[in-house]
Amino acid sequence: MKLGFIGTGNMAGAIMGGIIRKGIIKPEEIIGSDISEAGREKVRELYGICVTDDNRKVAAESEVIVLSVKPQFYAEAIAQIRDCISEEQLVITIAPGKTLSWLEEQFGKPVRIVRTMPNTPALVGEGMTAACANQYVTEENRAYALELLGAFGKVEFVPEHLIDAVVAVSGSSPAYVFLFIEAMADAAVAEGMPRQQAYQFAAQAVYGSAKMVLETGKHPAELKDMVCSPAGTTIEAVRVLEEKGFRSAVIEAMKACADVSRNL
Ligand SMILES: NC(=O)C1=CN([C@@H]2O[C@H](COP(=O)(O)OP(=O)(O)OC[C@H]3O[C@@H](n4cnc5c(N)ncnc54)[C@H](OP(=O)(O)O)[C@@H]3O)[C@@H](O)[C@H]2O)C=CC1
Ligand SMILES: O=C(O)[C@@H]1CCC=N1
Repeated sequence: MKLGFIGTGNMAGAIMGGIIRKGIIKPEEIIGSDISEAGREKVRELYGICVTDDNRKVAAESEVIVLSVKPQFYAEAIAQIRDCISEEQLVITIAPGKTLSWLEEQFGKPVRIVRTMPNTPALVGEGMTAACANQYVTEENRAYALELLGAFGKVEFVPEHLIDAVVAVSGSSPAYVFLFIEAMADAAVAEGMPRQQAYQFAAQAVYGSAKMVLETGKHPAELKDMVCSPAGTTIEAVRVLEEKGFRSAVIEAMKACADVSRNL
């Protein structure tokens, strides 16, 4: 098998979906294990990958193993598989808080590890993933990791100390963005717009705005100013958002998020 997942939940599913959609690995070359039968069946039905309840089988048979259980189950999962992992295999982790040194300690032997922080937009090929690697990872491994992680969105290697910031800014942030879209749609519904149409308008506005930041290279404040006509509608909305502490709420929320990541 080329790629194995230990844990086939939300994030593993998003990664599989993104990779299969892109066609760089065939579904029959992917295997996933999960303690939950429902979890296994879901990805088998959705993506046509091989599934098992045996984590050790996945570890023994896969060239690259993605550890995709919750951080609380990392120690248990590593204890189960560590004697099946050879020096040639590559382990990719996706959990916040689980540092390279902690992971190396759990394996208790030289293992090639790429620690990453992906996000669920991977499912639609628009993920943002940060990665860092331990000393056993070769240049070839790094290139392969970039290709694999790049199959479902953007990917960048970063210094490990930035991973907690990445958790806040891209790992968890889709949840805040979905809240924002939901709130905007609710407000549009309150103004009389049908709900499905409201989601589409709100989501497309967020998508287009993000694209402007990425493609124009302009400062977000300049792009904001371009929307705010003097004495117009937008500046009034901005005034209320500032009054309600919108930006400081986002900053405080992300600080809390990064703190949890650091202390997991
Ligand atoms: N969801 C997201 O947006 C992101 C998640 N991550 C990280 O990805 C990892 C997975 O998160 P997520 O996909 O959301 O979690 P999920 O709970 O959706 O998926 C984890 C799966 O692993 C199963 N599981 C638990 N213990 C074991 C075990 N010992 N062996 C095999 N399978 C097991 C769980 O079963 P059961 O449900 O029965 O416990 C569940 O089906 C976490 O470390 C998370 O922090 C990273 C970035 C973004
Ligand atoms: O909520 C979590 O803990 C995970 C990590 C990043 C996104 N989801």
